[in-house]
Amino acid sequence: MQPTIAARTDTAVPPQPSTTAGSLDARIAEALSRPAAQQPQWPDPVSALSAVATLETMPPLVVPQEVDRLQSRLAEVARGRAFLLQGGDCAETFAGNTESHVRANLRTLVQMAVVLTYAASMPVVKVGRIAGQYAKPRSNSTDQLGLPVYRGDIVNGFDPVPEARVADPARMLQAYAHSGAALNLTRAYAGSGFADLHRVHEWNRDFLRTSPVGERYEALATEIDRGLDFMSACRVDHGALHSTELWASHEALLLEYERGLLRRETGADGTEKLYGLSSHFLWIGERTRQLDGAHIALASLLANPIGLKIGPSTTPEQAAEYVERLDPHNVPGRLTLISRMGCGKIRDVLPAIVERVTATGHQVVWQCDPMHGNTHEAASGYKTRDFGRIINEVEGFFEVHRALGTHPGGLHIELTGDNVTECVGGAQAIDDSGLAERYDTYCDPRLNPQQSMELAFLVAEMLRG
Ligand SMILES: O=C[C@H](O)[C@H](O)COP(=O)(O)O
Ligand SMILES: C=C(OP(=O)(O)O)C(=O)O
Ligand SMILES: [Mn+2]
Repeated sequence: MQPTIAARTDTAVPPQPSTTAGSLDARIAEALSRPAAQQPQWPDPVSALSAVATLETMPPLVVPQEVDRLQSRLAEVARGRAFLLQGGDCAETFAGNTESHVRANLRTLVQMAVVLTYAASMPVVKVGRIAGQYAKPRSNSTDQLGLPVYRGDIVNGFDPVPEARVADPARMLQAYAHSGAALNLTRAYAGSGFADLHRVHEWNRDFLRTSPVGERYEALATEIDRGLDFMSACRVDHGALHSTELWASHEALLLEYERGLLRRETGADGTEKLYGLSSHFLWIGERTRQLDGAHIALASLLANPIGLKIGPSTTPEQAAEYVERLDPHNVPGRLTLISRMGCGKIRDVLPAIVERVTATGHQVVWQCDPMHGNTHEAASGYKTRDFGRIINEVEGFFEVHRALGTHPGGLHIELTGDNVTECVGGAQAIDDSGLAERYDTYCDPRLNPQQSMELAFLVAEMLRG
């Protein structure tokens, strides 16, 4: 089923924000007038504006109160009292937005979270790359056939034919509808026993029974069994054992879409805040983090918690500047710095950045994305990632933070609950020749559920030192 919403046709050009100097409208207009990388060329810019106007009239996908609650949870992560687990597809797709796929991805996320909660003895804030992860930044603007590159379902089609690759603004409305459907299911699961602690632990037991590395983690699983038995014996039956909080996030890449879902809210103190209500948490990618570009400028105006990917070329001075711009009011957990350095570089590049940012006095969340700096092309031609290198980067992340006394606050993982063969290695020992079996991703290679759980147990060992 393809949810569709017709774009407005009554106005060719929607009303533009007024430009009173210093007003929020003026600041939004100024931010969006800056150079913006990785934006599509719409063949018909008027219909793109019309789609934005339609989005502006639609209900928001999330509400400010939810966003504020996530912000308070991330403040706890920044203070070292909680852990952030973020994960999901590299690229969500409209066709893949099915009950089974959404359910499998969320199931993997909550399974990992139970292991990490126990090992860290801390709440784990669970954030999906879900309900809006439809726009992709690309290395090249054309593919191997010379066609315009696929930029995610929100922009154009995956099929390697010229018609599919034309950027179509109506796709923004489809993305909105698909995101609403995924969020609806996510909220329903969060509150209705899907994430019941005993049930999730049983799923983890199933994983250990069938995994070649199950025995290694048996002791940890038995400790969790005992903890659960102890709570039952004490008749602990708190609602938190049966439900959970699940948050949504995506890369704030496509500026027209994000602009269409900006909303203002006046707080109890009378100040007006600007929210990006396309999702709870929005991040800026490695390819769009130009300090004077539109993405940074727009994110700096938002009340949402913001993530920023920082690759190996990031300097300590740049990092300090990002922190000043993206956390202007010095709010703990407002900014998550997501390092994605590659396993060969993290130990050299991250320490000076952490020291410089710490010296600014801002309390950020430090999160490790061990996926994007460890991508290579297999001999078979598939884009892949090696499980061992992914783990190596996470180990480097823990080593750096332990040495500096800062909190290794979280993980950012591309994963799926479907049984794909996209990353090599892990206990299943997927090799180059096995990649072809089920290589389903539309963009980057994801960990499958076995690899994701194996990573969670390995990180559990790291968390316990
Ligand atoms: O998700 C991340 C990027 O979009 C991706 O790594 C870029 O991939 P490409 O190099 O195939 O364009
Ligand atoms: C594009 C992504 O990452 P990065 O910006 O770090 O390359 C991503 O998270 O899919
Ligand atoms: Mn990716």
